[in-house]
Amino acid sequence: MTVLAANGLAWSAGGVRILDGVDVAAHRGEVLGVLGPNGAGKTSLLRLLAGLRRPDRGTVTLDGQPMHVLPRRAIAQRLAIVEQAPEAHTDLTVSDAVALGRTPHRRRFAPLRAADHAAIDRALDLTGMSPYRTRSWRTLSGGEQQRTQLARALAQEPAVIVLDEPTNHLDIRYQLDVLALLRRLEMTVVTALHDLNLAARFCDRLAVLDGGRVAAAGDPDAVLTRALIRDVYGVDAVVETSPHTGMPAVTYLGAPARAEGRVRPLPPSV
Ligand SMILES: Nc1ncnc2c1ncn2[C@@H]1O[C@H](COP(=O)(O)OP(=O)(O)OP(=O)(O)O)[C@@H](O)[C@H]1O
Repeated sequence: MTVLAANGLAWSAGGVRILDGVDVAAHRGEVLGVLGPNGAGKTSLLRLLAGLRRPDRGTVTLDGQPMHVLPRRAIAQRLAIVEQAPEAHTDLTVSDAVALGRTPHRRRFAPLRAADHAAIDRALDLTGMSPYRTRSWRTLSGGEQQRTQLARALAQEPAVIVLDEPTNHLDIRYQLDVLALLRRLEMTVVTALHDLNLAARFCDRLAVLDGGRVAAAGDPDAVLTRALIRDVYGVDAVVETSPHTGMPAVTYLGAPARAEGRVRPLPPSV
């Protein structure tokens, strides 16, 4: 069942058409990866999907209801967004920053209740941020700030979570942890990702944007092809099934007319 959908979205900024005729749908409980090169329109699409912007044309629906008729608070009770540039919670502790996630569920100025504390504790625990709860936000590393932002969104207890490159500041261990966590959650997840291998491994379905349009959408096996990677990213790559994970694994061979990485001569047995 479709939870969050974009239908025929068009959006322009500065007189330039950024998104054009975009259809995407996230089904209940799945992880939908949004891929595409720099400037393809991923962030713009996610902000429209989260109701932070109104499209020029087309509609976004949340549980079948047009987003633009829903009050902000009603949206925030059901949908959380983790944006790429973390908001600066300069004077807050980690715990206070995560508590902001409870705002849509509380009356103004009401003290935190047991259910709020339980949601905050759970979110800190899931993101590995419990040991940092009394730390000041401004003393955190980029990765710790990113995990705190995720904890804030989880404390919101939404049905849908929209994330803009949630792993870009994380070391590989936390990248794997966060993506595994997103899979485990009983939530619908829409996430922009740059790493094609991680996207193939952790997403149920992918939508690839190119120049503000959907270039391909569907199962990772069907979407991540050599032709797609060449056409959309301008990179030659081979896509194989990993013998370790059974998922598509991408090896980049090179980008024409750009500096090439090192390629180690393969031993004769390979
Ligand atoms: N407010 C704006 N005014 C003018 N141009 C904008 C605005 N917002 C986005 N753009 C342009 O729209 C295009 C898509 O931007 P967007 O941030 O959605 O891409 P993206 O796929 O998220 O890119 P990246 O991978 O680099 O984060 C870019 O060319 C960007 O410069």
